[in-house]
Amino acid sequence: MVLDDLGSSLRGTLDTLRGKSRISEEDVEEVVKEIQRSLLQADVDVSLVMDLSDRIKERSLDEEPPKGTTARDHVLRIVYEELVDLVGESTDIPLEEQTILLAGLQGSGKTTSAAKMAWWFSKKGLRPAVIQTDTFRPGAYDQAKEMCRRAEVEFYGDPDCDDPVQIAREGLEATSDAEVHIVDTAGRHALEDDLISEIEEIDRTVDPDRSLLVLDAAIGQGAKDQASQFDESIGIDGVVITKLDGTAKGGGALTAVDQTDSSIGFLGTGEEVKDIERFEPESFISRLLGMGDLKQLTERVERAMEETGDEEDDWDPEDMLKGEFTLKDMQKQLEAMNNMGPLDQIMDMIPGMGGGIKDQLPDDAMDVTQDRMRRFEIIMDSMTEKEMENPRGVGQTQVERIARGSGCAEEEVRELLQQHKMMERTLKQFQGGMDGDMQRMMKKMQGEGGGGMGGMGGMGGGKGPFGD
Ligand SMILES: Nc1nc2c(ncn2[C@@H]2O[C@H](COP(=O)(O)OP(=O)(O)OP(=O)(O)O)[C@@H](O)[C@H]2O)c(=O)[nH]1
Repeated sequence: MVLDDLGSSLRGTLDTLRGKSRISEEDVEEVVKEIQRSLLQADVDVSLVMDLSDRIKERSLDEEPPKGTTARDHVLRIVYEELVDLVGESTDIPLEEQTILLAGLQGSGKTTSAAKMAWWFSKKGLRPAVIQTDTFRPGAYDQAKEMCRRAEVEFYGDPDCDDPVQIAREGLEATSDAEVHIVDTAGRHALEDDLISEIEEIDRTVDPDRSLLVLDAAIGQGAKDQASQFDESIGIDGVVITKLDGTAKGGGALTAVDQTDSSIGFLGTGEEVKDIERFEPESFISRLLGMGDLKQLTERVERAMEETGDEEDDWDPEDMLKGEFTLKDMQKQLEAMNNMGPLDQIMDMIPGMGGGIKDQLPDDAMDVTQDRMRRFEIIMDSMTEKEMENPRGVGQTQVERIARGSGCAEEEVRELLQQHKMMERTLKQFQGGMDGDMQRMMKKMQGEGGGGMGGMGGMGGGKGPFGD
């Protein structure tokens, strides 16, 4: 994916800042060099890279890190903010009636994106229609029709007509019931005059509310010229970057966005109609840097905390950090997790918890289903305070007693103890790998809800990029 190795190489460089509270000019140089290397390799325009690195350098040295922030945190935050700034805001796509015109070179992914976007709008509750005006490429009609069938959205095209402008006009009339019209246009191998004049005519006919340029992520510096020319002829409001699921570099597309002063609206991440994402700058860069999706995570945790409420008690998440992970902690975690949604998704959003670490966890760690949780809770209700505090001390006689008391099988009691051990082990790996944001987030949760840390500590592992 775009700039793929930026995250890992940058993390490596940032590791050299471990333990430092002040940052030197040489430190910043190193970090900046790494960023430059990755961005240039990913085909981002040189002058953009230089501007960005100058800003990172300047800010890292001039700005006073907030109290309690490590040098590493400080620099990472600036890098993050500057990268978010580089990719810019997401194109405004209001959920209302509108006409969208798609432009782009042949094979960039216009037809696929038209169907995907229509699917996306339909999921947002709007009624979309795709109008296919590509009379240039044989097969475009059938492809669009098939994709729209799969997306379960309305489609208009006319394989017997060779006038794209006429198709566009008739298409708008024929689909007048639709709320969102997506007009797909023909591409060419290269920018040619007849392509430009054709799209200008279609533009005048459909009078779109926004025109989006579809760019293949693999496009390099050529993106710049393309973007400028389409921008001059029909005005580009936003960009759709396709094929981000491949090995593409994507930097060219970023450059084009900057060049046309436009923004990114959607990302294409596969060949199926559902493989589309609305572009969210913060999430995009967080993932890029391997930081997990901090923003989404924080929001979700906060929501979960509100739902969990602050009924009790003397439970202290900080104790967990000190290594005392009791069954009470586990109970709290299970509750919070329950409120947060599927564990897999949560783990994807936790800094440093991307695929690798998650894959290393035993399958069982992910498999705390609601049903199992309920059984666990019933079992815990039959345990004494002392057993809850020190589950490792629970022997066979106690297992038998707890099983009898809770009406569960002995096997289930042992399963609970096993699950606790596993979570405790995972937590141990996690210790020390948490600093800055994570700790602050935990403190915040502790202060606001007292309710739990949303399953994070127990399931965490490895070092997030904020970890010192
Ligand atoms: N892997 C992957 N493939 C994609 C994506 N978007 C489009 N494709 C593929 O790219 C190829 C070209 O896509 P089209 O949608 O036909 O491109 P187009 O711009 O409409 O092409 P013309 O009509 O010839 O101008 C097709 O094989 C698509 O399946 C994507 O996000 N990921």
